[in-house]
Amino acid sequence: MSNVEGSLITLDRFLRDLDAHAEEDDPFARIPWSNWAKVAETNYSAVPGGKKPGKVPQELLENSSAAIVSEHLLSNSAFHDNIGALVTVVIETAIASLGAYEEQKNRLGVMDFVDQEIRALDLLRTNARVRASIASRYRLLAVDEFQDSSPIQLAIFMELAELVDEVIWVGDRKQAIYGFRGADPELMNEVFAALIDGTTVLGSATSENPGASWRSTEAPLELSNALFSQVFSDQKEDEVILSIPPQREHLRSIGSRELWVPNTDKGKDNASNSRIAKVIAEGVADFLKRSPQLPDGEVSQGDIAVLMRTNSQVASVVNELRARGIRAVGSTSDLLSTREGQFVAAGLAAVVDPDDSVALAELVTLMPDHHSHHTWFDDTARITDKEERRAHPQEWWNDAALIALSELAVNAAHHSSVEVLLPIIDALDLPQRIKAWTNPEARLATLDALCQIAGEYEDAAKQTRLPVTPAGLLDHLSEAATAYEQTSAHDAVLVTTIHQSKGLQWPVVIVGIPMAKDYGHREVNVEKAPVFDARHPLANRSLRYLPGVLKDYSPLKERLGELNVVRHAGEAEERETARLIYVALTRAECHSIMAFGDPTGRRNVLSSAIDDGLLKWDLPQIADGSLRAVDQSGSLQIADRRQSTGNDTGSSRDLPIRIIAFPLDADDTGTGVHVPVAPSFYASTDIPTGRPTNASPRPPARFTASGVDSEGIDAEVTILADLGEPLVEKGGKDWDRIGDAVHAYLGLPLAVLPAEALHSAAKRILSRWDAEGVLSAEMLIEVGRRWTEWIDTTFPGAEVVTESPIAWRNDAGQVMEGWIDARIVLPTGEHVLVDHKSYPGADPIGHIRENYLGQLRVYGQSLESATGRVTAQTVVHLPLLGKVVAVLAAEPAGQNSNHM
Ligand SMILES: Nc1ncnc2c1ncn2[C@@H]1O[C@H](COP(=O)(O)OP(=O)(O)OP(=O)(O)O)[C@@H](O)[C@H]1O
Repeated sequence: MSNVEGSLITLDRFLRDLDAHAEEDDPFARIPWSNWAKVAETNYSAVPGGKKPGKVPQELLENSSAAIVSEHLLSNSAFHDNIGALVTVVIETAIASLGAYEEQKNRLGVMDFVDQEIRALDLLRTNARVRASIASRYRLLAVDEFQDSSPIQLAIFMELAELVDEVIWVGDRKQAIYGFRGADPELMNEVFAALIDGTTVLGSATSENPGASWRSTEAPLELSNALFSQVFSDQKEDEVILSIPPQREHLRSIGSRELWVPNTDKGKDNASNSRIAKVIAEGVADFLKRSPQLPDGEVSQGDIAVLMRTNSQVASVVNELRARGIRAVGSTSDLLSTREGQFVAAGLAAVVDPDDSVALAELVTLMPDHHSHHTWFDDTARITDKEERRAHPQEWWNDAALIALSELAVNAAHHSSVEVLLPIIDALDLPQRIKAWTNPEARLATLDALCQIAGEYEDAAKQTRLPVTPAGLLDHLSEAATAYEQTSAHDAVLVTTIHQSKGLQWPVVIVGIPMAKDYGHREVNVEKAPVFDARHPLANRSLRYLPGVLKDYSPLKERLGELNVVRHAGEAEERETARLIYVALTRAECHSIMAFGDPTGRRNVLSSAIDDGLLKWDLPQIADGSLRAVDQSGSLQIADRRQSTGNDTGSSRDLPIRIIAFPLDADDTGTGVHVPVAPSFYASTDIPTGRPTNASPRPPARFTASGVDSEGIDAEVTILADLGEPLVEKGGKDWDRIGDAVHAYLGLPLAVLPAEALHSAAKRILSRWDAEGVLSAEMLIEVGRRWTEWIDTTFPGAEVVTESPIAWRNDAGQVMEGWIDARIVLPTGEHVLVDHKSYPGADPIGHIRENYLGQLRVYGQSLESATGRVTAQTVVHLPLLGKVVAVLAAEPAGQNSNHM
């Protein structure tokens, strides 16, 4: 009776929900399609207080409402209209977004990775100079990981291949694992075949099969040979099977292969990912205890790599390992959520802006030695006057604990980012504080990582020519440090994804082979061209979008499954999974271990992709569920898929392997293996606190030439040449932009570009710098014409090198990095140093004397030290005034020259 009542409650609630969507003129119009799917499949989930309808009501429903709805649902015209509208809106949104993205890139003058590829391909196809330059410079093209090329990359390689004498393609089609990001393994298969058959424009190729593994010893090699000769049963056996070369014969017998499983499937499919992570962590602890051997001694934690399919599996393995006291790296972590990270971030924020009261409050809370540590909140809250309360945090700066930091705050802007981070760490006494906290080594590593990120920020800023500032660093840290991936640590197990393991190898490799999961059909599909044309890689391809609606409705699933495009995508995905596991299981040098989340490997991704019967084994005898069970001489049965059809199917080959079943509740029962953590060496070192900061401020570590003062430098500045009438009358707002446009144009190889290219470049530059209001393309072209003509007549036979990067360290140890606008290299090898200035005013000589002598001297000194030769002459080109000015130092600047 209670069952009937429960079913009624559930069904009643369902009906009431339907009614809630009803509208007067059309009661069904707003009912979600998923509700109809529920009716069609009698899939009513229990509501609070109710039950899932039982057998009797189910039968009744199946023959009534379910039968009616399921008959009409998929052919319902309103359903079709809805899906049609959805497809249209998605495609139109995609087109509009791509257009907006393109516009935004153009506005910013930036390109993304694909733009680089497309433009490179375009240059290779259309630009004779580019082709000639590559043809004259390179003889050999070598392409590694060829199987992972995208169609555009392939087209680029084909163009390059035509320009060189010899091409070597290195690839392994068993290792194509980038289908998801645009590589097309099937296509590459065809290209391989076409190259070997000689049916491409490139003539014919010879192929070589390495046949030997210089990586693995016998135990791992036999495992991958036996397994993958069956997985890739459609390829010739000699393309799959590798042997040990004679040179490695002495290493043959070192190593082992193992199979690790949980001894229970408790939690069923949903818990399989957590079971596999636990199995691996238990397995590693157990493995290390058994003192396994490598050619040069015993395995240590740092010799082990664990390869997982997804990032979240990586994270759970790292957690499980760490929970067992095993050092592990691999997953991303938030450095700023650690105590030392909070210290650094708050310290930096306070240095960047000493009025940042949030940062100050954070520091006070973090520092037990700050006099306001316990009272700051109450103190602040007690103040009633708003202004007074706002000013109050400034007093916190006066505490002894923050003195060193406050000194830093005064001249932080002078320092590069790493140079500001280290003193902050010191000023906060972090090395000393950390000693008293848990896990000091790991915390030191956090500080190192933060410095590393600061260094990366600096490099990136330099490449994009953006200024490096403490505020910029703070911004960067709050992004990069929150998802930091530690890739190396002393003697730690590396946990990473299989995709990342490509091309790498480790002495011990553990591969987590997860359970297959049904993600439904692939929604976005690329339909290939019927015939691939390497010169037009994207021709005749089309997109098919199949929205993921009613994903759980089986009749729809079945119907979609009948579509060729869905079937092909599913098969392609399975083949890629097999290749992914191949990559993983060929990374081991000596010890190769497969781990599964289910005791019998039920529904693992490899078997699911190939053949449900691919892998079988007998579980070792499990006497007590809380103990690990081992079968030293277990056997892995691998289905024989190479026998000719018609023979008895189902035969298999046996491969000896050690099989271990691990209990998973080890933590609760206390039988878990715990690797003891060594006492911290760092904690017992003696680091003084409150070290005095440098009393006398040092000069900034870096400087820019344009920031160097001209005062006190004497030079003779004279008009050297008049190139023509001034092109502008006076300057204006945002003149920097005008200067940038002129510089950009003069940076082009003006002497060799045809008139048409100069014209379009001039127009593009003006529009990019928004300089069309002041300059015209004709004016820029005139600037260029006058300049090249002057060089030609004044320095016949000279070569002009534009935008030379230059770096120089002065006597005070300060580093300058910058660009020299142009060097005119005379036939004698001497240099004329050129700086373009877009000064539009009436007193060029006075302006140069006042503003640029310092900068020109630095450029002169750095050029002399880079070339080892005296600079022949220093000139300032004033393109908008139509003048060239010579600058001659009144006193020697470099060691032996009186030029700038
Ligand atoms: N001729 C050789 N003599 C000695 N060692 C070699 C030789 N060739 C390769 N090795 C070593 O064998 C290992 C594997 O080589 P390598 O990584 O080049 O192989 P690969 O074909 O790229 O492998 P995969 O494609 O599976 O990643 C490396 O440690 C390498 O140093």
